[in-house]
Amino acid sequence: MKQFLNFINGEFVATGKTFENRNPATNQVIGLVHEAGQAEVDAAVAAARAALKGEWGRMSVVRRAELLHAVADEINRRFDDFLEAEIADTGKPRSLASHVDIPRGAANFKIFADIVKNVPTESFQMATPDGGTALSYALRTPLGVVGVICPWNLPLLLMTWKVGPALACGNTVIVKPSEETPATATLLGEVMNAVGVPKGVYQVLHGFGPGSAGEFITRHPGINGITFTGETRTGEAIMAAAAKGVRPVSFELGGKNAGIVFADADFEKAVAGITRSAFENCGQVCLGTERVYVQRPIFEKFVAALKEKAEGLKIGGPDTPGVGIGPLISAEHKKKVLGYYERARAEGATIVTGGGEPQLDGELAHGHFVQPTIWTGLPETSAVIREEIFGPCCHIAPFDTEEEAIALANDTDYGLATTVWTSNLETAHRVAARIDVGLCWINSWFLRDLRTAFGGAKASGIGREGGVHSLEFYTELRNVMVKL
Ligand SMILES: NC(=O)C1=CN([C@@H]2O[C@H](COP(=O)(O)OP(=O)(O)OC[C@H]3O[C@@H](n4cnc5c(N)ncnc54)[C@H](O)[C@@H]3O)[C@@H](O)[C@H]2O)C=CC1
Ligand SMILES: O=C(O)/C=C/C=C(\O)C(=O)O
Repeated sequence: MKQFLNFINGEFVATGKTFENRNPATNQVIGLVHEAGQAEVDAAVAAARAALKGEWGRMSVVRRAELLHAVADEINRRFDDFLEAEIADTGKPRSLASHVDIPRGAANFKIFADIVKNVPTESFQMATPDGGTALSYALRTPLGVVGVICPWNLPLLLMTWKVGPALACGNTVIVKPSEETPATATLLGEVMNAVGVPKGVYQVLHGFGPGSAGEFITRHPGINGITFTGETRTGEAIMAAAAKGVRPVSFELGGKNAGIVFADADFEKAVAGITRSAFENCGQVCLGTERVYVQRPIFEKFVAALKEKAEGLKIGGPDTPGVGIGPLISAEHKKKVLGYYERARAEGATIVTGGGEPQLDGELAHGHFVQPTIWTGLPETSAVIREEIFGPCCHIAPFDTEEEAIALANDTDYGLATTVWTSNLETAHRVAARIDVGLCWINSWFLRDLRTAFGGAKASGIGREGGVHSLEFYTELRNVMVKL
């Protein structure tokens, strides 16, 4: 049986205390994960602090950037290993993992290796009261040891989105992958050793949240900052842990994102775009659209077209020919999503399509599959419309005016992303300026430029990562004032 070991100070470490890792498409056990306890967390923190004082801490930015490029190249060289690991952990379609997850894993190292070499810091010259001058300039220094707490929906992509800039800035990292998806973070340990990243710079500890590695890492006084992607309530718990020692956090949390489709939108493109934003990765994307608002003249036609698209998505395992929808991550998550399906039914929703479980054959019969689901007719107060479901589902409601669409989209505790579909540029810019979100896509969705600010407003997060914004979190700025 495959063993997923912790990666501490350049070595793979067993703890003997294991839990099962299952393939969500078949529910078969694919390996045993070695859970880290307080002793392993202490050891990792000590190694990370030692690395900061050693070769890594003294390394030039140029050499660090070279190493990170080598990491990206090695991920690409071992592309198939990462692909198989990600697919086994998540059950997602092979085409999705090979086009999105793994390439972004490599790109996340390259982009920040380049940014850190090329972004200047500020400098000011000023007159002094004695008639002379003074020069100020800023130095960037690493934050220190960064705790990286990761979710399971895009495991390699989201983990490297944090590890890439953290290492580029000269920090050391301790990664806690989700208990559901331990594989690619562990594999990355092999990559780090292969390209010569010094021991203690990148470390991986497996386990759960409360009472396990997640809590032990976030509470540890030797951790200087915490970056986290996941559920808003988990963010609250981590923030409480980080309060001790006043340690900074960067959070990308949940969403209940709106899609707004104006009657003048390119109809086919809007339908295709909302199909992706609602159903890609089986709806397990924090940027996904669970609330769709469509202008009344095209409402019925849009609902019918989205229904046809949803029903055309083939449900299956990673290698099912033509697969469009894979499984949910776990039996527990399936129960949660089906709970919302039941709730929608009980609250009197019109079920346009789906609403239950598909019947699959063979080993896939045991996988965590649900049908892509579309509802209409629920009041905006419904929990189905207010709470993040994180499944392949959306509610569609009509609107009449731009003002109404903006009010509906903003009527949520969350503020992560929105996608707006219109052929009128003035409408697009006006709406983008008034939606309370960190990310607004016009006539597109999940189109990413890694130099841009990424993150959420309201309950969807704290801070921004991406481009120079990542440098703001992963470094301390020191101002040096020189009297000339
Ligand atoms: N990107 C996103 O917005 C994501 C949202 N979710 C939402 O969260 C729900 C629950 O999924 P989970 O995987 O349980 O998300 P979660 O937020 O509980 O877990 C994410 C990570 O945080 C760790 N963690 C949990 N509690 C912690 C604590 N107190 N201290 C330190 N680390 C802790 C977990 O072990 C995991 O590595 C999903 O149903 C979905 O609605 C889940 C994954 C990603
Ligand atoms: O960084 C990206 O491109 C994607 C981020 C997606 C999430 O944060 C998520 O789904 O949790």
